[in-house]
Amino acid sequence: MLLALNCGSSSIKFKLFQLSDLFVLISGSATRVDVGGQTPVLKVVVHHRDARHEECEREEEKEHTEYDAVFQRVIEHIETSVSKHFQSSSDGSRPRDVIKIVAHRIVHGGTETQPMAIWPGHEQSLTKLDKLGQFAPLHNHRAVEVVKSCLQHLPESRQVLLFDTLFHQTIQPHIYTYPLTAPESAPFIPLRKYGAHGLSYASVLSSMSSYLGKPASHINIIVAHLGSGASVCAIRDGKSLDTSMGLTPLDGLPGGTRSGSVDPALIFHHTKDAANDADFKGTNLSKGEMVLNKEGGFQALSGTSDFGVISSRATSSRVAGSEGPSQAERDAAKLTYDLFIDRILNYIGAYVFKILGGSPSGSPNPEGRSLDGIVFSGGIGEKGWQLRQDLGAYFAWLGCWVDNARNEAVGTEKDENGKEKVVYEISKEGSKVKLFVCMTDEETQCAITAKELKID
Ligand SMILES: Nc1ncnc2c1ncn2[C@@H]1O[C@H](COP(=O)(O)OP(=O)(O)O)[C@@H](O)[C@H]1O
Ligand SMILES: CC(=O)OP(=O)(O)O
Ligand SMILES: [Mg+2]
Repeated sequence: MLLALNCGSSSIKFKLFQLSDLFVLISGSATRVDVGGQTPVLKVVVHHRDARHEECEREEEKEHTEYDAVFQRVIEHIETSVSKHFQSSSDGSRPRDVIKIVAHRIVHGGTETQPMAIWPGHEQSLTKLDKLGQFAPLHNHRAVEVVKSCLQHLPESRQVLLFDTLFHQTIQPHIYTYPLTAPESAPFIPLRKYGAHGLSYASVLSSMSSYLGKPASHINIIVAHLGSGASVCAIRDGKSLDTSMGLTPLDGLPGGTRSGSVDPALIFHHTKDAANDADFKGTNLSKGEMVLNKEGGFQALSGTSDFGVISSRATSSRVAGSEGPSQAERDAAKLTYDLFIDRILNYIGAYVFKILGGSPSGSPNPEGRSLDGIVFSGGIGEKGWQLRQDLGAYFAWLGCWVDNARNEAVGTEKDENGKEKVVYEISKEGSKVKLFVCMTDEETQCAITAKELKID
């Protein structure tokens, strides 16, 4: 079996696959992990070959809310489900021994240009990836701890590390360069744009290629991956042309607790001792970086990092005498909601020009490209119908309108094989530029890539 693990900033998502055909046996997630005193929720779904039998468990984790503790509970749940559903009682092996490959999503790979395999006794690369945590403070250290935990608890398995940053290797120097003199002392990695969410973009590209019936190398799309961490990517001819995250996943859009792009001078005025060291869970980080990563974003503006709550507060009208959000909460939510739309437009707007606009010589759209669509994905992009509708209103000048019925049906349909539908078109019939929602699947992307590496 192959286990894919996706350690996000607010979640641990996982899928256990049959190695031979990558059939998903168990899928699930722990959400609201390590987010501002909230109680994580664990969900495990067991899938059977006849597609009719699915089991679902939900569990509030009140006691062990730290990332490591939640991961241990995830492994225990997977083991319980494996032994209950997929192992015969005569089989003497432990459930965890049937897992032969663990494919890990690692956000920052620094200068790595290939995925990496790690096995017991060869852990030295993990030290480097852990050190890269200073460039992905909400991700790398936690993911490296999870790899170590797998090395210890799943000794029969090979660990395969897949980096988000690999997808963005096609970004050109004039786009990835920051206009500054060389740093005073040699940094750990070159200070340039690396981007993130690459496994999600690869997954969306592959799904859009199947949906549109075109090879990935002919696809031109703008993808907005909107989750606890949010970014936008311009994909031209199937390659990352530009993306909103930079040296670190802090750049670009705001997120659950991240400020996103602010004037770089701001932090020295906002946090007096910004350059001092912050004590941040195993990662070498300055106080300024800690504030921008953990004390910003939706949480800072609205008091909650849950964009579902923010959307409903922002768009609800208060009924006199009723319970529900106060006027102050609704005002804060409205500001957050409008600000998020504004920042998303900064990137979608720019990327329409970058994909369709002229070459450096000035001739307009010389290769005759067209935009295959603007695609929403990630927790907010997939579930936030209201946000998609309100964003869509800005696209009318492109000859593009959201179809409200299609938009509200997202997430409710099955495909011809009885599986959850992956791509939904949400624009009105006849729109010149199409709008889509694509259910990203970073875990399957990890599994496919790890299996292709043919590691035995
Ligand atoms: N119904 C909803 N509408 C809008 N946003 C939602 C809804 N439900 C959940 N979300 C948002 O999705 C986010 C999680 O997105 P996801 O991509 O799964 O997170 P992560 O960045 O941890 O991978 C939550 O933090 C929440 O803000
Ligand atoms: C890079 C990033 O922010 O990832 P996530 O959205 O999964 O936290
Ligand atoms: Mg994520």
